[in-house]
Amino acid sequence: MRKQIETDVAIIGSGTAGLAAWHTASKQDKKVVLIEVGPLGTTCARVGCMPSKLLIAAADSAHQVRQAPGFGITPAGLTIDGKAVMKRLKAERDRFVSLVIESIDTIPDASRITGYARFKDEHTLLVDDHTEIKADTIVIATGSRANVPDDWQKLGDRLVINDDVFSWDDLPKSVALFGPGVIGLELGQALHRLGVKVWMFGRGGKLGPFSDPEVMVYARQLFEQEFFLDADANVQRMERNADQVEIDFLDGEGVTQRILVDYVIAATGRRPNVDQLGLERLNINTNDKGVPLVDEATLQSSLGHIFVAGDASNQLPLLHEAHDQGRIAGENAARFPDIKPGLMHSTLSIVFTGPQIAMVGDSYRELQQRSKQDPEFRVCFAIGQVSFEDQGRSRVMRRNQGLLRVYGEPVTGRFLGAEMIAPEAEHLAHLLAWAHQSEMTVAQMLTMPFYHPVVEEGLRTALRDLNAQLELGAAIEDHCMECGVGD
Ligand SMILES: Cc1cc2nc3c(=O)[nH]c(=O)nc-3n(C[C@H](O)[C@H](O)[C@H](O)COP(=O)(O)OP(=O)(O)OC[C@H]3O[C@@H](n4cnc5c(N)ncnc54)[C@H](O)[C@@H]3O)c2cc1C
Ligand SMILES: NC(=O)c1ccc[n+]([C@@H]2O[C@H](COP(=O)([O-])OP(=O)(O)OC[C@H]3O[C@@H](n4cnc5c(N)ncnc54)[C@H](O)[C@@H]3O)[C@@H](O)[C@H]2O)c1
Repeated sequence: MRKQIETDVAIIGSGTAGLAAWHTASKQDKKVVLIEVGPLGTTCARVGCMPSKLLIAAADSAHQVRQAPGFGITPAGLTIDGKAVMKRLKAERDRFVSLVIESIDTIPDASRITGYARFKDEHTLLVDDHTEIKADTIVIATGSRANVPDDWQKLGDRLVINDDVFSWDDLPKSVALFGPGVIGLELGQALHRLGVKVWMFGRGGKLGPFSDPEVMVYARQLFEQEFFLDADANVQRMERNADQVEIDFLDGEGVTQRILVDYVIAATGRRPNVDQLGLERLNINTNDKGVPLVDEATLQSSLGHIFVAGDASNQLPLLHEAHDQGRIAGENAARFPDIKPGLMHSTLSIVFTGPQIAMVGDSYRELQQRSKQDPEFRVCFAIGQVSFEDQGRSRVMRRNQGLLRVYGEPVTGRFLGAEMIAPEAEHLAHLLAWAHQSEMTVAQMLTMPFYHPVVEEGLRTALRDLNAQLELGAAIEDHCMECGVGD
């Protein structure tokens, strides 16, 4: 006999989006239940943002030591103790996870249901086979999972994804990493800097999150100098060989190369966890991949009482987006049918490679598409840029690699977006995102204070260039030496 529950709001998934939805909905004097199949602790803390940044922090440390001779400082030697690296990573990761679990434990037991939820009908959820929940409104916050080609399963335990990397007790000697996207670049470069031999293979030349071809090419050349990277690889064979994997691929000269690696890491993209929810039993509009379509401002699906938040919504699979979307979906599920749009932030995404990568506001691709489709949008957008190779503070720190391209709207002079690989990109990107959300013009941004000598002076150079391209300011002919040598 199944347990029967009636509730105002049911939330599927207690990750970042689901927890935000629960906290927001339950403040509205409604009965809310949260269903989680486990494990607890959120993707971000367990196998995502936090352990990846812990691995990168260790790799950065090794990188700094290798860079020291450039300053005239020669360390006695560099030893990387893989077991110690992984021990620290796991200890800190476990601490972050335990903080999340402590927070989940504040949710009353009666509101928490353990098991896998799927739709029986538009208002009824079955949790495993033990509970049936009737809910007025439902939030799907089921996250995403690694998308690995089926035929790679033949590699058995030599095939790993990010989750597995963070459970290693020691670093391997070699890996072949497929997918130089966001996860692949972060993990691959970190492993390389920690002394692991890395071969990175991509498809179609795509790299990271970039859509601006100039920034993408610049970045690709930088990474190619550091480790083996073929962003448009021709892999001919991949077979397990005892405890290793043998891979044949064509090199740049068209010659077959054979490598043996300890692991194959699949970083070939992620897919929303919506395919086993029983959505086919509902009359809900989905895209061609079966992901429910939602209004981006309210997160409401075509079935008004169902909302989708976080990675499950397949919009921007980022932590702050999952949190914001969870809050909006949770509030609207509790207020239904009196729903309202939530505050939408300007797009901001940061990749923690060295140099860092960042995307702000409208991407180059979006602007190009809009130029083609919208006659109201002035034919094209203007581009300003700066190379960090000669930028004052970046040279001081011997981190003078990078290219930043900023986009602006002709006539209005409004700042539209940026793509970059640059030193301190995480900070440059925040300044730009704040300016974008405030709908500032490039000229207004140039009236803001810039200290000296800082990396932000490079940003000022790009903005001055953009202002000139918008025909709203003078072209940059000389660097402004009387302002200091920061530009
Ligand atoms: C390696 C890696 C690094 C990342 N680094 C960053 C970063 O630096 N910065 C950043 O902004 N983002 C980063 N991200 C992305 C970020 O982690 C995600 O966008 C975010 O965690 C998504 O949160 P969520 O709530 O949508 O999903 P999740 O946290 O995955 O929560 C979904 C929950 O739903 C549960 N669930 C699923 N289906 C069911 C069901 N049918 N019934 C019951 N429960 C179910 C799952 O068990 C899970 O607990 C990274 C991701 C990865 C993989
Ligand atoms: N720092 C961060 O904020 C951060 C870090 C990690 C992940 N994330 C989030 O997670 C999302 C997913 O990241 P991801 O790296 O899994 O996806 P992605 O889409 O960024 O990268 C997947 C890559 O795999 C390549 N690929 C696909 N199939 C392939 C194959 N068979 N062989 C070789 N290459 C193949 C694709 O061309 C692409 O370059 C990101 O979009 C991001 O939102 C964010």
